[in-house]
Amino acid sequence: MTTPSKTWIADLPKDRLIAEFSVWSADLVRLADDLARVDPHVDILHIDVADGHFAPAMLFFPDLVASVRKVSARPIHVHLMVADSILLSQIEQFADAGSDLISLHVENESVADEALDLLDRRGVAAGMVLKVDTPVERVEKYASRLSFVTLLGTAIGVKGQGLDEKAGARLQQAKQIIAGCGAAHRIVLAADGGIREHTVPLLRQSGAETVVLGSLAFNAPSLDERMAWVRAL
Ligand SMILES: O=C(CO)[C@@H](O)[C@H](O)COP(=O)(O)O
Repeated sequence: MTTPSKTWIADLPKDRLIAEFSVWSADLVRLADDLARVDPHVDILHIDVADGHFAPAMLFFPDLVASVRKVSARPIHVHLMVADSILLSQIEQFADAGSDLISLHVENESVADEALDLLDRRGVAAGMVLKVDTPVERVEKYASRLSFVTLLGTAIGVKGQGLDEKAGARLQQAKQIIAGCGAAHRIVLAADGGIREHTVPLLRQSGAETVVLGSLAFNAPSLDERMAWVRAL
């Protein structure tokens, strides 16, 4: 499969929610089939990476990204939840595997500037993610270097949780930071975690341009109906 052009972020929809599908919630035993099933609805594939230390889960690896790259032409967003000590080598490996966008954490503070420089050199779009209790203003100093800002709405690296009650206000704050950072390029605001039928309207109204869809999409009784609903919000 060919990789998306460098302008893919600017070309993402502006008049509806961008659909970012979380591979963690796919049928992992029949992954290629499940990705083919959802593909017509996918704007971005989201692949979580966790080292069991920075985040409690152990998740995904570069060879999986390279395999997904072979069966999908959709942009791949890798969300790194890894310790500072291994962040730069993980960026190299996931860039080699064909990632289009790699997000590190604002909490990776000791290596964050170096990581953003590395992503720039590698020609991979850069994103940053904030844990649910991290002050939103901590992204301000990085914002103009980013293409994506993602706010977690739940504890890091755990599926199936409810949305934190501060999520809407935090998105509004992030939206203001993005608007005021002076970047000439597009910076997409994303919500990840706690994405449920009753939370997506609030997240959308609070400024989320994309939501990371897990079980809400993969386990929908009718994916066509669920995604028509998402796109109409
Ligand atoms: O990272 C996350 C959750 O933090 C997502 O990427 C999961 O895939 C969400 O799964 P569900 O909770 O929606 O089933």
